[in-house]
Amino acid sequence: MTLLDIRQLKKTYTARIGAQSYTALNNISFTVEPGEFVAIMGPSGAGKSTLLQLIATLEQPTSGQIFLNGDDITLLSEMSRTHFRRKNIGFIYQDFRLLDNLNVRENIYLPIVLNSRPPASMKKYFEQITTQLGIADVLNRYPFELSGGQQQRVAAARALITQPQLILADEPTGSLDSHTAKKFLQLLTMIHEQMHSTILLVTHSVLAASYCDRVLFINDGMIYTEIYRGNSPQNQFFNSVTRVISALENSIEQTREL
Ligand SMILES: Nc1ncnc2c1ncn2[C@@H]1O[C@H](COP(=O)(O)OP(=O)(O)OP(=O)(O)O)[C@@H](O)[C@H]1O
Repeated sequence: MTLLDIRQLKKTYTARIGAQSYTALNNISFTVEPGEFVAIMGPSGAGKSTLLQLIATLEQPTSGQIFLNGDDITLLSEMSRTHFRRKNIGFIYQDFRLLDNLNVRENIYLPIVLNSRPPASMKKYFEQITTQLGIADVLNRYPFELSGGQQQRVAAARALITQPQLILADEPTGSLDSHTAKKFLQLLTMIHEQMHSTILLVTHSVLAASYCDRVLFINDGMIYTEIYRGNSPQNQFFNSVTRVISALENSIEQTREL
């Protein structure tokens, strides 16, 4: 069964008095199968983060539907949305968003506590993911005592601890240096392969996109095109992604010249 089914999704931000309203997403439709690792790319302002926010139910669409496992999540009430998010979505942000007054262990267990479940119920899984993510030896430290790469791995563990149906990552390597970014992408790939997680990754990085099974390109709130990796090696897929980005940039240039 298809995990995520996005149908004719539109988001218009309503303007404050005197300003114009802005359509960030314009009738987007696509599906994601369970276990897929999908990158979402496109120029700044294309609507990528808006798309993740809508899927996470952090924003409500102007029109259209989002089905997760066959249920239309745009129909959820505000209270049900919070519950839905905690149960089904793991979100990884560019700026980590760890809580400074909680240590690493407490940060990772936080979604479990918010779900009113005893942390002990996830002890085994906690040990597995913190070991796999290489943060088992920093569990008693506070976020400010960690490097950027370590903080991002803690954020990944926090997103994974509830075993969500869907992991949404918005520019997770954006604040990491290239070496740490590469290591983090290898970790995401491992999570994807070993835990069969479904991941949607918004990124400006061709390297990050080249780790994925598919890249969905968005421009002006619409789908420009999508490409599948298939069996091609990563460097070949990297070149394919680069070619689509050049074509997209050219078409934007031509539109500007008209
Ligand atoms: N809360 C908001 N109110 C009004 N306009 C918004 C709001 N959030 C986003 N927008 C506008 O919607 C458009 C899409 O924004 P979005 O953040 O989704 O783009 P993006 O593709 O993620 O960009 P970037 O790559 O720069 O992060 C932009 O023009 C942005 O200014």
